Amino acid sequence: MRKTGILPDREISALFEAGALTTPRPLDDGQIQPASLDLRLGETAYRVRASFLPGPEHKVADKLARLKLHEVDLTDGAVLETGCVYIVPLLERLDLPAGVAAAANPKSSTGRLDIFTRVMADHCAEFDKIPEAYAGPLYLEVSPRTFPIVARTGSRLSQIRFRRGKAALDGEALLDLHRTETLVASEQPNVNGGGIALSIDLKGAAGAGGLVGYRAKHHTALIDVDKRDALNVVDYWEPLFIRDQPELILDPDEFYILVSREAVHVPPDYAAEMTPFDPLVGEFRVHYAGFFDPGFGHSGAGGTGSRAVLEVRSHEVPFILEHGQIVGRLVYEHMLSRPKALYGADLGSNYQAQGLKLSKHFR
Ligand SMILES: Nc1ccn([C@H]2C[C@H](O)[C@@H](COP(=O)(O)OP(=O)(O)OP(=O)(O)O)O2)c(=O)n1
Repeated sequence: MRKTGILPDREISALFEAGALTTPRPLDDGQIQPASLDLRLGETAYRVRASFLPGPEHKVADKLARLKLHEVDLTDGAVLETGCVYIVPLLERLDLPAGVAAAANPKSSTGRLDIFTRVMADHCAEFDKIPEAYAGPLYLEVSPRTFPIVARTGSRLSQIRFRRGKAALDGEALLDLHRTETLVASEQPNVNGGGIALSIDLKGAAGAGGLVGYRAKHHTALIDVDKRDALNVVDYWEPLFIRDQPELILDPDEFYILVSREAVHVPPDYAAEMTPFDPLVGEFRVHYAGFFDPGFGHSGAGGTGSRAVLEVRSHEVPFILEHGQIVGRLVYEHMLSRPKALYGADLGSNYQAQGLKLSKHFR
């Protein structure tokens, strides 16, 4: 076993058994993923006036007591409205061993619904980063941006990864791995700053009738975050078709689901994370960075040809996005050891071998 890396499923179970991860009720089926743990909402959502960070001097609960406007009981499910900020204590609590830190991220399904989420810990000065040996509660900031949602105690909107030491591959190691494993199917891989570029597909897949993406509708009905295959696409999304030019004008502050031109591959001994591309190239960006599981796009796990789904927004000004334009980068990290299960069929995963794909809530 390596000395540094991302903790795989069996090490996450070991954290639970050792009391480094505690919950008031047993973990749910499938909550432990190959390289992450899904975090569950607790019993109350606190509507707050504005987002905040506790900072080194404070616990989240202290600031919450001052800033909360209203309490929403989540035990039987409740509506969380667009444009509002809620803070929800999570069921999972940490008492991490020395040398183990953690990072959180919205689940892919959460990002695809444009639900903004970030994890907070006591005394933290940054969102989504949990320092080494942290002992204390976790909270989720939730702000639905486009669709009003129904969520409840136990809903899983975000996930956490545990890391021992430095796990990321540098530029050289990344290129070496790409040469042997083809991480991103592109004739000219663009590796820069330890990340490998992902670009937009605006030509559409063969047989897709020119469909290249979706733009979210406004003033829609609710979305229950726990119901799969429940909704009609056209009630929530406007399909986008390309005719002559493979380009798309992004309207400021509209939310788009697009797909990467490149197929993506995460070999079993690695995990990846998408980071937004440098905003200096324009005021548009992938809005929700995401975790990519070990085995995603891996042929041995039924994933050949899997694309990355890209949630894109333009800010300030309309922006013309062209086919092949870079929008994000994948950073790869070592797993501490190979996970017991890989992303794919065994886990009932939703997005293996996907092309342009909305969240699992749509039929
Ligand atoms: N912007 C992103 C982020 C992730 N993914 C892919 C890679 C991940 O391995 C996969 C699943 O991601 P999550 O575990 O975050 O998603 P869910 O938990 O919502 O889905 P599943 O139930 O399939 O695990 O989606 C993607 O295509 N585009």
